[in-house]
Amino acid sequence: MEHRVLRELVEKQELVDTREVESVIATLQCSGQKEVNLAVKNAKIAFKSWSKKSGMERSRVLLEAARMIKEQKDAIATMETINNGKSLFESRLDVDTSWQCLEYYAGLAASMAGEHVQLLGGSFGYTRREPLGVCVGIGAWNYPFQIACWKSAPALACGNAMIFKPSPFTPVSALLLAEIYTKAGMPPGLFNVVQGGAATGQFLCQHPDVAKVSFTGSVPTGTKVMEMSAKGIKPVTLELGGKSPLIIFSDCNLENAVKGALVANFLTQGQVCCNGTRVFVQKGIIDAFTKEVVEQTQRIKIGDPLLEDTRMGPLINAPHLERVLGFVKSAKEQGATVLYGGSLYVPTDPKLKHGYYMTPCILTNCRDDMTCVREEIFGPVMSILSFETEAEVLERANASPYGLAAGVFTRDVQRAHRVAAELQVGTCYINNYNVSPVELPFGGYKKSGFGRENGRVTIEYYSQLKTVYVEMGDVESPFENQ
Ligand SMILES: NC(=O)C1=CN([C@@H]2O[C@H](COP(=O)(O)OP(=O)(O)OC[C@H]3O[C@@H](n4cnc5c(N)ncnc54)[C@H](O)[C@@H]3O)[C@@H](O)[C@H]2O)C=CC1
Ligand SMILES: C[N+](C)(C)CCCC(=O)O
Repeated sequence: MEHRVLRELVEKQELVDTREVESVIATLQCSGQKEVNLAVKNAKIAFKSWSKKSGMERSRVLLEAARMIKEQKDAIATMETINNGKSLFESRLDVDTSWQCLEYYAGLAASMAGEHVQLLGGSFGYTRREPLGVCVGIGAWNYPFQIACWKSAPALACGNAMIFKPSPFTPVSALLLAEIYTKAGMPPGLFNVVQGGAATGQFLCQHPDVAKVSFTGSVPTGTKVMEMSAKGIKPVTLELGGKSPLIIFSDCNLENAVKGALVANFLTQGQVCCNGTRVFVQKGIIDAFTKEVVEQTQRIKIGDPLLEDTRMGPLINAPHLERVLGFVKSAKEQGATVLYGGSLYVPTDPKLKHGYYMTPCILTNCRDDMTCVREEIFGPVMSILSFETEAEVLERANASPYGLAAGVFTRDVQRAHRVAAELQVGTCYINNYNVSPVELPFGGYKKSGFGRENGRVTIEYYSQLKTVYVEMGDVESPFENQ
């Protein structure tokens, strides 16, 4: 069972089943203008029949797809780990939030409805919530399967078609989703995967028959996607980067705060957009907190991500590893103390010795003006900062161009909600971090983007509202009997 999907892909997609470090796992062709045009053409045809189905009918297909994902959980998770490098343990969690997303939007598909408004003289109006048409999803490499599901499930539930482009660093797992959708009963071409990098992404954003673009990635690329979409007056959803604050007050449950700080920094080797990398700790507990954080970080098992007990695999590629290590170097140069980690890691297993591993890093003596505190590192690097008062920490936490997420650990209920209200972010976690139930909207403030994924509200980002006026009397014309 475990490698059935992998084997199928080996046959169909020239995927090479090998676990050797630095070996090629797949050779896929980039889609050019011709392939993008073809995908859009087929998506338009599929859209015609899919958009005419009732919400209940669409719901059944999504539920079947969710069931198949659940059934193939281990195979998909294995593939995701080979695709991305994150531990199998985490890939399984990602597969769970993926099928849950399909189930959630299957549940909402039949509830898409407008309203009826009574008007003067018996006339009335009503609104219809209609799909947009062919939507494009462009994904980042850190949560490849999950991103494909988080974008496609609401889009398809609303009656749209979707063309999805995964990151060229992680091209494989979105193909599994396409296969599952087709087997579950979606018309061919309704969910189409095109492969490639910037050029393919541009063809998609610029295509006149594309109605909407939902993008997950960096701020500079998000800016380009928005510019291209603006030329075609296309709505966009932008899920961009972050430099999120995690605020730990001295009245917190310290054990939970320490666990929360690790979850906020080290999932997927720290390559998570909403990570709470600026860890503000109130002066009274900073020594106890730091000691415990270092102890727990030292215990994180780094190595072969396909092993059951591994919790940290390699980073995505060599240039990115170098970039992350560069941030640690500049932090030291700017006066921060590397309390633990932050260096290249060579696993004992000889087959992994060229892997892109590093030890998770704890930086202390950080100042707000340091590069490691201002810029998104997108790696396992936690910066610990000390604070004294609530007002002070709120000002410092909000002094960032980003606004994706934040966390607050405290036992004071009023303070927790006061702080949550003041933070300029799209998601605020109280006494936890990086939990992402699909029922809750997720997205950014400020330069972290706009639009939301997950939650009921996302239906609005994948549909448009039509108003229908119905006259029950006669037309009163100002041009009559002049
Ligand atoms: N807010 C969120 O939900 C998330 C945000 N991110 C952010 O993404 C970044 C890391 O991901 P990367 O894949 O390196 O980002 P990236 O911006 O380099 O690439 C993202 C996607 O855009 C495509 N692309 C590149 N140039 C394009 C262009 N000119 N037109 C259209 N598409 C283009 C890429 O091929 C890829 O599929 C980080 O900054 C991170 O914070 C990552 C995951 C989640
Ligand atoms: C699942 N979660 C909350 C850890 C991360 C989701 C956003 C991302 O793709 O980085």
